[in-house]
Amino acid sequence: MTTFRTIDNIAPDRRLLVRIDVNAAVEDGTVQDSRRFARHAETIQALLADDHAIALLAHQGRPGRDTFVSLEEHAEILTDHLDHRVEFVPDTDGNDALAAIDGLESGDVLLLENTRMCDGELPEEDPDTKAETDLVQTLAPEFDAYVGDAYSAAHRSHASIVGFPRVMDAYAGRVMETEYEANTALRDREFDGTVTMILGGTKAEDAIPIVEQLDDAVDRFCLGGVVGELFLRADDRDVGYDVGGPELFDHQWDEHQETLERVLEAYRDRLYLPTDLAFEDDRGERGETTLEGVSKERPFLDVGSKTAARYADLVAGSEAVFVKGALGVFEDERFARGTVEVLSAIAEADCFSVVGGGDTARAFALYDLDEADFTRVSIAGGAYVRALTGEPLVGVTVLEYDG
Ligand SMILES: Nc1ncnc2c1ncn2[C@@H]1O[C@H](COP(=O)(O)OP(=O)(O)OP(=O)(O)O)[C@@H](O)[C@H]1O
Ligand SMILES: O=C(O)[C@H](O)COP(=O)(O)O
Repeated sequence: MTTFRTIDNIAPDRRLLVRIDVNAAVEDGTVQDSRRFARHAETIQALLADDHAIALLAHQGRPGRDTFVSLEEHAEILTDHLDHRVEFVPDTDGNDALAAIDGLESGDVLLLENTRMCDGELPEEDPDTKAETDLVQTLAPEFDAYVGDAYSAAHRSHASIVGFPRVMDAYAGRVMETEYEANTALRDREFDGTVTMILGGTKAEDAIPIVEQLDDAVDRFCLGGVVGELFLRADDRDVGYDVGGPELFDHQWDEHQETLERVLEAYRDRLYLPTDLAFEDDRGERGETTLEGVSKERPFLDVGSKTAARYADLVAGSEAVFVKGALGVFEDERFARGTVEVLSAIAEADCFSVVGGGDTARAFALYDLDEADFTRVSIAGGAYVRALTGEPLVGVTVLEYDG
């Protein structure tokens, strides 16, 4: 059983370095608000009530992706949620950051620049190695304690997640505490009836292994999104458009081809693949095609209507449904049908239901879905599925306290 020291154990009026996860969607260059901001604002609010001086660390996107942007807009969104100024510092661990930190006073909140702009942050290495990075060595001496609140990034062994707890007092924030408890409890649930998992989104490394890992717990997997198309490719279908796009397919295919083919072969009778797909036609409207009409020459942006209806039926007959990732680019109304139809079917069904994924959770606000119709909606994606499989989260382990 994990024991954390939480922010309730910190004496008032300290200088705190707080790692949050406000990794967000970026549309037309604009950072989109999400439930992650609201949830972390609750942690910050609680820290402000204890007169702490706060510097926030967070990441956004990955180098090479168009979502890899500055955190300037994130500071504005957090300011709105908190109704308290969050000052953006366009530097993470250089002289400008140190000068801003030096001036921090009780009640101040700073947001330092994207941690993934620092050299030592990203490669996944063990916590002791990450503790040696310039980021950790430079910032740690400036603070009394570290607060780990980035539950949704706790599966990443990155410097800002695992390095600081090695060299300074570390505490779990409110998001870390509540998400950890709720998601870990899910693992121990047992169901008499059919358990269905909807697996979509863009992150193959998060989605593919869980088919094998949840072998005993899940009866059928309904696939969609980029993940579904990768499985279709493993089934010899000519899909997965990358030309000029954000490189979601070829790179992930090269990395995971063997696993995709093995999993498809071993679980074929329990994996439901899309039987039709949607695309943008010449008039800019939603077009659909069966698998006979697919080709790598065009992007497919949603599962087709027949697939959506079939998945909705499967959901309706389930005792429990777990969702990770969206079935299509739901942010565009033309390609929201798969995701929204399945989420609506879950809302209407009398089943135990959990929806995870930082991006996927946005569909609730966009399409007026009511969280109350679901058992739980997590702001975590990769960390949530790892909690389901029982795989330890390194960013949680480093906060554990035996005392
Ligand atoms: N066919 C597709 N092509 C491109 N993008 C897609 C497709 N289908 C779904 N998506 C995108 O997948 C995103 C959600 O997937 P992601 O893998 O980020 O999952 P998540 O579980 O919501 O998030 P996270 O793991 O980041 O918390 C959505 O923003 C959606 O636009
Ligand atoms: O959005 C997420 O799932 C987390 O912030 C982790 O981001 P990553 O998948 O880019 O490491």
